[in-house]
Amino acid sequence: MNAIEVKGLRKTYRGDEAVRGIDLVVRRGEVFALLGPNGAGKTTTVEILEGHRRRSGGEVRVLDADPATAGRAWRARIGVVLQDADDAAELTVAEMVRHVAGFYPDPRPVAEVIDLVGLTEKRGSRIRSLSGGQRRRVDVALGIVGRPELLFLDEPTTGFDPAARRQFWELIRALAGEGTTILLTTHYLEEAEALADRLAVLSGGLVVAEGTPATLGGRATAGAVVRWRADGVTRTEHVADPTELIRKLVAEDADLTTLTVTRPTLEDTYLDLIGAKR
Ligand SMILES: Nc1ncnc2c1ncn2[C@@H]1O[C@H](COP(=O)(O)OP(=O)(O)OP(=O)(O)O)[C@@H](O)[C@H]1O
Repeated sequence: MNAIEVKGLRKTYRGDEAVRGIDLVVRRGEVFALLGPNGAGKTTTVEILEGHRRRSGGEVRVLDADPATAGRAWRARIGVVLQDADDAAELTVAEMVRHVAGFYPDPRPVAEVIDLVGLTEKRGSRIRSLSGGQRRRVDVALGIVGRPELLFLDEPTTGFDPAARRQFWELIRALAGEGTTILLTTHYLEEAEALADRLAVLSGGLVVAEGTPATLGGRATAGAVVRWRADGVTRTEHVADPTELIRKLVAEDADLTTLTVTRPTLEDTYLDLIGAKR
């Protein structure tokens, strides 16, 4: 069964088309990442799926309802982490989480949520006194407190330090392990690679590629670059499959201590897909 089905989605802002007819399917239980440069239409798409923006055209089903008309019972089944969440700065972390928990029929215990996002030491601190990354963790806490079936995360780890980002990845994996469907947008390719079962690249309001992190944009069949040193000179060959070349080098008794085999990273593939100059 699918958690999200989108057909021909369009959004126009005062005559400018920000989303120009996209199709997407996110299956239940899947972690799906939306990538794309600034202005590609990611937030617009996600906020239409959350029911926070009106679409100009196309069909949208989210948990078997149209977000434009779905009611409170539907809203209680989804969790949202907005890009620019406006927290009540005077409340403490625990007060804020408890307040939002009150909107849901079966919330997670407040202390558990605060622990999951790594803010236990800050539970009594006012939100305005937190750092940017800590506030972002509060946003994530508010998104998961209602035990959502479907969680939307718009650039969830912006401002996180590397350790916090790894901790967040573990949280996402744990939620996915419980069966939560997750749609996230991110500018961090390694985040998409670490978390996503499937991903789509948006550019100029269109889906320009879709696949798994391993296969996106023909990555799996993109070939390899083999480098090694021979007679003091670095040699480089581009090959579809490095097996034959490496056999030959072994047979020739070449010095393989410097051998490297590299394939395009997800970031290389992504930059090619969006037509960025490298
Ligand atoms: N409320 C709005 N009114 C008018 N234009 C808007 C509005 N929101 C977004 N846009 C325009 O729609 C386009 C897509 O914006 P959107 O925020 O969806 O992109 P994005 O992919 O999320 O970008 P980013 O990576 O910077 O967050 C942009 O050209 C933007 O200027």
